[in-house]
Amino acid sequence: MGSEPTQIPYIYFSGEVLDHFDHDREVGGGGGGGGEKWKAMCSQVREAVENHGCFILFYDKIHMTLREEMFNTMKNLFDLPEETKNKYVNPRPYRSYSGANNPLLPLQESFGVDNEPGQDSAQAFTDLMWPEGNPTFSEIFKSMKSKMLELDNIILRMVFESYSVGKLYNSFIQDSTNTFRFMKYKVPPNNEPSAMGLIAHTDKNTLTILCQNEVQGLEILDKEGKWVTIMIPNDAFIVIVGDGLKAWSNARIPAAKHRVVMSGDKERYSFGLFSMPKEEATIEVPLELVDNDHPLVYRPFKFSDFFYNFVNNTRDDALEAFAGV
Ligand SMILES: O=C(O)CCC(=O)C(=O)O
Ligand SMILES: [Fe+2]
Repeated sequence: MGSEPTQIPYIYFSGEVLDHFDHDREVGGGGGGGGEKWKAMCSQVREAVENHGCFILFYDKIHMTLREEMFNTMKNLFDLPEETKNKYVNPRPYRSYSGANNPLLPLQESFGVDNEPGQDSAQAFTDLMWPEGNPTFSEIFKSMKSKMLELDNIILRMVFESYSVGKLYNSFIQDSTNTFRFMKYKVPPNNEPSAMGLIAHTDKNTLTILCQNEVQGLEILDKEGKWVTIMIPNDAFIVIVGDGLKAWSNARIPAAKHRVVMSGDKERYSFGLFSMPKEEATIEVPLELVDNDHPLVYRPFKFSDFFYNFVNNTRDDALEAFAGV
C-alpha cells in the first residue's frame, strides 16, 4: 500500500493581507491585532511551516515581468567571463563566486551578496561585475531584493503573531540581515538522466525565499523520509525554514531538508533571499514557546558561533549538536 505523495501547501498572499501589514507598520505596529483575514493567514502559515518546514507562495506584489527581467539579467551575469566572475570574493563562507573553481559542486555556479549596513551592496556588486556600469542589472536587483525582504518580514511577522509573540517581531527584524543569492545549474553531463545539482542540506539561516526559472529540480525530504520533487509554478516562490527559525521556535518548526537534482536539457536558474540573524545577534527561544508539552530544546546562542561551527564541521545534526540542551 503506497502512501499519497506529500503535498506541500500553496498559500496566496494578496491585497487585504498586505494592506494590513503596511498599515500596521505605518502606525508602528508589531503588536499584533489585525483583521480576521490576517489572523487566518497567520494560522495558515504556521500550519504549513510546522507540518512541512516549507510552502509554495503566490505573492501578487512581485510581478511576473520583474521576475522575467531578473532571469534575463541574471543570464548576463553568468555569461560574464570566468575571470570577471572570479573577482567576486567575500571573506564569509559560501558567498564568493563558486563555479568551475569548485569541484564539489560541478553543476552549480553561485554568488551570495550580503546586505551591508550603510552600503548599497547591490550597486557595489554590479560595479564590480560591470565596471562600465549596468543600470538594468542594479535596478532589477535592488527592486527584487527590497520586495523579497518585505515578503520575508511579512512571513516572519505572521509566524510571530501566530505564536502570540508579535511583540518580539520588531527587535528580531532589527537584529536580522540577509544574503541575496544568484544560482545557475548546468544540464547533467554525458546525457545522464539526472545528476546532483546541490547536495542535501538544511539552510542555516532563518528563512529562505527562492524563485526559479521554468526548470524544476528542487526536492524536499518529507516526513516519511522520501525525496519529493517540488513543482513550483512559474508565478510562485518557495519559502523554506532554516535552522535559525527552527531554533527560535524551540523546534516546533522543522527546517526542511532539500537538494537540487538536475535532469533534462535546460539550464536552471534560481535566486533567493536568505534572511539571518546579524553576526552578533543571539537566537533565544521565547519563554512563551516553552511549556510542559514543549520543554526547552535549545540554549541561547550567538548565530555566528553556530554558523562557523557548522562551516568547520558540516554535519547533518549541526544545530542539535551545537545548541541542544
Ligand atoms: O537553487 C535552488 O533552488 C536551491 C538553492 C539552495 O537550496 C541554497 O542555496 O541553499
Ligand atoms: Fe538551501
